[in-house]
Amino acid sequence: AVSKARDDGEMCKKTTVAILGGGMAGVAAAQALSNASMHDFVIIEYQDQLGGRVHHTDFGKKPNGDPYTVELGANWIQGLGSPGGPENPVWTFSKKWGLNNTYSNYSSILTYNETGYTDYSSILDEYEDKYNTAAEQAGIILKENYQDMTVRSGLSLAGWKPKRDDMTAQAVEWWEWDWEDAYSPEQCSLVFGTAGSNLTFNQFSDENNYVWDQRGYSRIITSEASTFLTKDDPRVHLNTRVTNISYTDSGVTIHSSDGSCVSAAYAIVTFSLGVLQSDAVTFAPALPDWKQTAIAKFSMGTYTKIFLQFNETFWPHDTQYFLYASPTTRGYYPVWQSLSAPGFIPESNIIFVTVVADQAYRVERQSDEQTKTEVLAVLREMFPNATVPEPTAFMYPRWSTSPWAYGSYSNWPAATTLEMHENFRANVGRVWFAGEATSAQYFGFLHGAWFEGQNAGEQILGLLRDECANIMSTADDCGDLRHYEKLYGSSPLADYTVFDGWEVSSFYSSS
Ligand SMILES: Cc1cc2nc3c(=O)[nH]c(=O)nc-3n(C[C@H](O)[C@H](O)[C@H](O)COP(=O)(O)OP(=O)(O)OC[C@H]3O[C@@H](n4cnc5c(N)ncnc54)[C@H](O)[C@@H]3O)c2cc1C
Repeated sequence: AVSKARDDGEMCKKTTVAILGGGMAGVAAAQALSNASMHDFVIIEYQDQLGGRVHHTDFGKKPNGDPYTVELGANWIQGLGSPGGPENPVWTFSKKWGLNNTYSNYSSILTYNETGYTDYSSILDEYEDKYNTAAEQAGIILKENYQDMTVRSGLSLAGWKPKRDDMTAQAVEWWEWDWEDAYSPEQCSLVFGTAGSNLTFNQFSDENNYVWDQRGYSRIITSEASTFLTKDDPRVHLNTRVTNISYTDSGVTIHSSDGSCVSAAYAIVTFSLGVLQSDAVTFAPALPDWKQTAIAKFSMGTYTKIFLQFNETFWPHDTQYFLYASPTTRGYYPVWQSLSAPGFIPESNIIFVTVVADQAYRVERQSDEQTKTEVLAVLREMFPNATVPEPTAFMYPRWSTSPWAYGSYSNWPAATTLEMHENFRANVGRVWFAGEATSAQYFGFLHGAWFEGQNAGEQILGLLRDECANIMSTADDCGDLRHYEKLYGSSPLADYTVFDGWEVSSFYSSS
């Protein structure tokens, strides 16, 4: 069906709900609509497939010459669920679709430095002890609405104070913190960083399963989609890059780079925080200040897996993880994972190493050859008694510059508030937002994207049917999500006195 768009008289395809982005959140939103027999929607997706940041690629060679499949994006099902307790929906889907995955055993770890194997695993226990103290403190801060602090401050108060030149402690800290959050403890909120891991690993369970399915992790997304979309469903517009979203009180018009447009009653934007921060998509009118501020407030991390295949497994066969402490640089090729370990893809001779944040940006900027030289030098330090050959395959993605993601997943810096996040999450009139980053409880995780997509779909259904479907709010304000026009710090102006260490006026005029 084609209708006349209200604004400029151009002909746009007309639909009720335009779902922008076909990752986990977009598919979840579409499913929520379909489940309620609302079939008039389109999904507009940049890439040539559904799945978004759940993204695999061919790598290396099997003995028969076919390539292996490795995951560039999401890799674990994080927090499975416990009997009688809530279950992570991603785990439910994995069981439903028979996804191949294996329990990640974080105790299956050997520790190294530049001289080779060096056992510093006792420092792992020491960190965990101190972290538990910091986590308890985070709970008190959250409950009492005290001032947030960085994870660094929280750890330090709990007695974890690694010296800058204590590289084994730095490596342990990286493995325990940066590896999950893709940011250093200095860059993370104690309250929300702790709450995030608590809500996933203490609510569901502390198990993480690593997905090595050769059909790809996105199989669960495409399989779920196939329950309500037909093959080549005309409502799915692949290879279509949205460039502009115009909205009024009566509808939303979406323009794409190929000149096509869609006019809808509602839109759900599921683009990553990185995409929203990059201005790759413009809004007309410009998003209100409260929304722009919230988009700028949160951070988009980068998590880069560097894959190597060799003609033999020269590292210990039965171990899943190898932690390397560089003598000079924190976060320099620290965590190595063997895919050759039992239960994964034995005989694959594939190992990969992960870097995040500045080290990820650094490897993104350099050539594959340079990076390969660096990682081989590290492997030769770790395994001085092995002959480390040239890899037969080598590859890594560049997430921070991928125009459909601009990073890996979101994070909360210290000193933000739930209200600020709600502003990131809230709809702007008929434009709704959903995805990993709009989840306060599960940001950074695939299940966060799922819950948020479902929620946005259900909220819009409520609006379409004039029913109060707002499961997150009270009956008084169902419909629109709450947002805050003004956000306040925790210190009212009256507090800015000498009694709070504020000795001079905050206000000087330039004249
Ligand atoms: C390296 C990495 C490792 C991760 N590891 C894990 C993990 O182990 N476990 C876990 O639970 N989570 C992990 N995650 C996070 C998880 O992948 C995300 O939370 C989830 O996939 C996000 O889904 P989404 O629908 O919110 O966003 P996306 O998957 O980003 O979906 C948004 C869609 O919008 C499309 N799009 C973007 N711009 C445009 C445009 N202009 N026009 C049209 N379409 C556009 C994109 O192509 C994409 O398909 C990881 C992510 C990365 C990148």
